Amino acid sequence: MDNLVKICGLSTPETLDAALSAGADWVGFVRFARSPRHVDLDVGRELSRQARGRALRVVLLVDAEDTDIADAVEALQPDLFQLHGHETPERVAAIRKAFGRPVVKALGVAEAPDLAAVEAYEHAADHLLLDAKPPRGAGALPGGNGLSFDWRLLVGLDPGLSFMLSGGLNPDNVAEAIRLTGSRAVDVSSGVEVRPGIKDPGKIEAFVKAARAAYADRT
Ligand SMILES: O=C(O)c1ccccc1NCC(=O)[C@H](O)[C@H](O)COP(=O)(O)O
Repeated sequence: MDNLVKICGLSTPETLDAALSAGADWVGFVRFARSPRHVDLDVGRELSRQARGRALRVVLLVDAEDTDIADAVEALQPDLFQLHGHETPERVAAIRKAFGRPVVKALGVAEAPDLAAVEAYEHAADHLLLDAKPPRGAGALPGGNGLSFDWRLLVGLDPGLSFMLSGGLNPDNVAEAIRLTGSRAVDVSSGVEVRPGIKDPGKIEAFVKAARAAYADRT
């Protein structure tokens, strides 16, 4: 992953088009029924077709059974999986092997000890997504909460696999996040929305531009 921008939680052709036109490298489709960004298999199939060849397609799953993964693969033909549940390293490795796609494992970060989990996934996942921990309590979503964590925790981090920075990023703070952490990949969902699940094409474009400018400044 190098100078990569991912727009996550896309659920309409119009906002997917905004992400693709802005030059997003990866686009994410959420398969989690409680999410305002959830796409059913028919909608996911169409969106995935629209993105094919223009960006890599990532399907987000949460502690999914093999049958659900197989359904998502058949309909969306994803290029990668992003796993947002309590998947162990063994489960991540098993999904990668069984479905023949690279896996991004999301890890929640609130304080330094949370980064100890990074090592456990070194040989199981292909990439990590370092995200804010979800809020506690019934009904909280495992991701897409628009919360950030203390980016200083990542300064000097050198995991054995590439990582993507996520959690509470938006067009106004992504440049500072890239500058501070040195991250080579960023991911956003809530920060380019007007309300949960409703993406804003203008914010998507502004986010991609701001991230690209920050990457360029660094080289
Ligand atoms: O977006 C959701 O609703 C969601 C539901 C279940 C699991 C993961 C989910 N989203 C993950 C993401 O979209 C992002 O990759 C990440 O959590 C950052 O989100 P945000 O802070 O909103 O930018």
